[in-house]
Amino acid sequence: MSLLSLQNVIKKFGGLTAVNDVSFTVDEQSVVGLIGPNGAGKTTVFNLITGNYAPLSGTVTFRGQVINGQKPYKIVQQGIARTFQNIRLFQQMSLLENVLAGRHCRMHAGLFASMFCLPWQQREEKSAVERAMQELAFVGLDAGYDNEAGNLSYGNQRLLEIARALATDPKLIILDEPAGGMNDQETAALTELIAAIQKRGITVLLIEHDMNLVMNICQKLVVLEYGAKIAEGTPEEIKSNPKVIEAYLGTSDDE
Ligand SMILES: Nc1ncnc2c1ncn2[C@@H]1O[C@H](COP(=O)(O)OP(=O)(O)OP(=O)(O)O)[C@@H](O)[C@H]1O
Repeated sequence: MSLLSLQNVIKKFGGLTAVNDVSFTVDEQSVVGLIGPNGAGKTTVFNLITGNYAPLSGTVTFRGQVINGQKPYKIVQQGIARTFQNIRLFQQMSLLENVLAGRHCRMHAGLFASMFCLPWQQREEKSAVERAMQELAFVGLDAGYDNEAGNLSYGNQRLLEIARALATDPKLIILDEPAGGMNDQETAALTELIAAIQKRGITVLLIEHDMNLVMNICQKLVVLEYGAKIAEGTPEEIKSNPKVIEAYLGTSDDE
């Protein structure tokens, strides 16, 4: 059954059609890759799913509900979390505080409860810290939980973003170029981490330029070019699709 579905989605920036009548589905507990050359519209599609943009037309359906037009925080509450191509962490805050920031969308305490340190609020805070530490351990960053996020390597900052997204309790996690800036060893570890996320029952949608990673981990690929979907299928099907070869290499002709 599909968890997420885009139907005929269009997004324009002035005269530029960044996403042109795109439709695809993401099955529950699958890993799906959205690929395509630079400027193909991949990040714009992500922004349409997460509520950062509203489509000009078309629908985005998540767990049977149309979600387009809703505010990003509402979409997070419904179970979609994301990471960003340009890392967006609180650089001066600790690793733990960054992950706790993700957890806050699941907490109930308001100003009143916090000011008066009500017992249920303290319990909620304690369990949020425990959960944040679990997510840090899951991505392998728990040892340095008190360090400043800004001191982490680029690759580890990407892992911290994943931990923060996981702390929101997502059904779907959307990763925008998770291997960007990672070395081969870090990318191999990321591949295992994505498999572990899937094992937890969380569906993964990712944009990635590292074709090895995409081919290894994804059950389905959706290919965009100039805002339009040009192909969809298993990694094997996509590898040998002439339209895809042409989009990436400029020609499908071997000669
Ligand atoms: N906020 C914006 N305002 C105007 N044009 C935009 C905006 N965001 C994206 N675009 C344009 O829309 C097109 C699609 O951009 P998008 O970032 O979605 O592509 P992409 O496939 O994610 O590219 P990359 O792989 O380089 O990140 C590009 O031509 C881009 O310049």
